[in-house]
Amino acid sequence: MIDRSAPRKLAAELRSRFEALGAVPVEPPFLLPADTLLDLYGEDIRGRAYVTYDPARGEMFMRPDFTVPVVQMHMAQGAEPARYTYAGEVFRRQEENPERANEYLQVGYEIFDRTNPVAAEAEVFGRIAEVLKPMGLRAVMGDIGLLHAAVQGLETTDKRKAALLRHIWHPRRFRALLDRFAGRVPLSAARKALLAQADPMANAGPLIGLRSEGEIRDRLAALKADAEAAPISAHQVELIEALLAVRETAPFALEQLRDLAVDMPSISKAVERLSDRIDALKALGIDVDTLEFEANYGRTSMEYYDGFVFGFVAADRPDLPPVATGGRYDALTAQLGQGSAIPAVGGVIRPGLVLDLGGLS
Ligand SMILES: N[C@@H](Cc1c[nH]c[nH+]1)C(=O)O
Repeated sequence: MIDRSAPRKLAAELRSRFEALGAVPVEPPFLLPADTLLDLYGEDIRGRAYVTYDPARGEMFMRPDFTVPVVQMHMAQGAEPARYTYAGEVFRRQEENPERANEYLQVGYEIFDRTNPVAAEAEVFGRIAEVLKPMGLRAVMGDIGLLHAAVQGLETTDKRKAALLRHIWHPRRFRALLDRFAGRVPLSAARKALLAQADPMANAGPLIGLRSEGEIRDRLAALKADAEAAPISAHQVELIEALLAVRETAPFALEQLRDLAVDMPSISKAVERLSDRIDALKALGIDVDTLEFEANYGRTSMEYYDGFVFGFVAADRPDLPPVATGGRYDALTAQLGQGSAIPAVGGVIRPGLVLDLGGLS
């Protein structure tokens, strides 16, 4: 039988620690309404949520994390600035990694504060680093905002940029799209033949699918426009590749990114923000000279991150998921804010993993 008492006790202790540091404890519901909240998680988590049906409330799902319900709660009734903490179970199906837990505890710390976002990022990271210090874990950080800015700066159509942005979370599809938009892979013969026809619908049989003629025509027009768009230049593709390959301790990563920003001015602001973040971490006593920065980090996790992301992992246990993770999710507050938004950042610790790895003393 799973021992629940030890992780539960540790979770309560950690939540008390965050409370003592000024965070307000919150208890979001276990069951969330699917129609308003499920899509906010993105494809991966959406596909792994336990969904059920309630005759009065419609489709519901078991919370796969706390961030979305906490944002919803804050946007509906929270005063600013706010710091929250919570402890409780989250639920995620694990078809691909059946050895991983499908329900486990998280203890979190979230900040909603518009005064100094970089300081808030350092605070979240610093609080979690402080708790996990006895474990000697490897900390990694990344920045989804850098990738966003790099894609936004490409000289290509807005449609192509939007497609690349959607696929930041699927590194292989992102790669394939980039290759296609750069003209590195030729159009298939079937696609060429289709687009060569004056009116591909002219000789089509009766409509038997779900899409209407109008929708099919829109799709054909979009394919045609894309086939006619100029390829993204090899130079710009190389810059994106160089950006994604940055993997260094923070000071060296910053140096490389500054070099890249000379040719990719769209990332300059995000690079300077990283520089400020590193200074803020240093001011909290974090050893930034050994802190790793990976531009690719966080591209397979929660799709609501849009800036700073981080994780703490056991270097000698690559089989285990990260002991702690977190990041910035400003856009999520806008999505749930009905017209208002606030910069927000947070992170969680998994007490069960802390104990599996020998605990905090
Ligand atoms: N909710 C995230 C962690 C997090 C909290 N705050 C920001 N990020 C997760 O479950 O992975």
